[in-house]
Amino acid sequence: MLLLEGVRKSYAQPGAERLPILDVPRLAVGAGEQVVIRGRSGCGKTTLLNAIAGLTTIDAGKIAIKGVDLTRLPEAARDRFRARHIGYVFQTFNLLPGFTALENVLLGMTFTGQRPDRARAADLLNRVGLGHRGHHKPAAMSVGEQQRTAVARALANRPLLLLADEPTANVDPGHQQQIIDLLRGVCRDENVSMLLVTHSNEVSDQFDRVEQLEEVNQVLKANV
Ligand SMILES: Nc1ncnc2c1ncn2[C@@H]1O[C@H](COP(=O)(O)OP(=O)(O)OP(=O)(O)O)[C@@H](O)[C@H]1O
Repeated sequence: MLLLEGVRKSYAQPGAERLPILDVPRLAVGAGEQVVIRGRSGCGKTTLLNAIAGLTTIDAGKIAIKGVDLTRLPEAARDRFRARHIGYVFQTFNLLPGFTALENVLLGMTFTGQRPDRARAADLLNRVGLGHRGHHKPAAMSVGEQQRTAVARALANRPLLLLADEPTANVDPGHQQQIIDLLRGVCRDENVSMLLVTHSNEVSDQFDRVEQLEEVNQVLKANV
């Protein structure tokens, strides 16, 4: 379903050589597979998710979803592909402050060019335990509630692939398991592949596979 080959990424540094951040010889994730990415702070986990989502360009390599190499798509086509097939739970949520929880979920649907499905949006908010909060704007929600809204938004379009960047980092322990259960349950029910970044051993233990991203000339070990 997802296949990365020979992916390299570096960042420009003022007055110095480019800083290499990613070197991923191969990473494959099957349909419906749930994989954790681990690694020390700053080793490039967010960069990896952003590269897969097409939010950041790579220096070399191939990133294919269902056989479509995203690195070869023009930007507009890549944006459309992302809107249609990739859900992303950002570390910082990225909810739109002027819109309610329900509207944030519905807005995610409009980017696909299809009619927003209010029933699905409401159902997802119910599933994240926010059925009663649909009409609240982010400023009137707790951090954990905002995170759960972001989870609902990421799943709204029935993506092929869900990327989740430390989705429980800002949530109290009681709600952490709820979010993981929700992500895993919906992904299992809808055969969505998931790539999740976490520092938690407890969370990692629940996943099909753990991939370790190494620091400094990082090499993501091929599937084990
Ligand atoms: N736009 C950028 N320009 C230059 N360097 C960047 C840029 N974005 C990230 N970096 C650097 O790339 C490295 C990897 O960052 P990234 O956010 O991917 O790490 P991470 O593994 O997700 O970290 P954390 O676990 O702390 O969230 C860091 O050293 C960071 O400073």
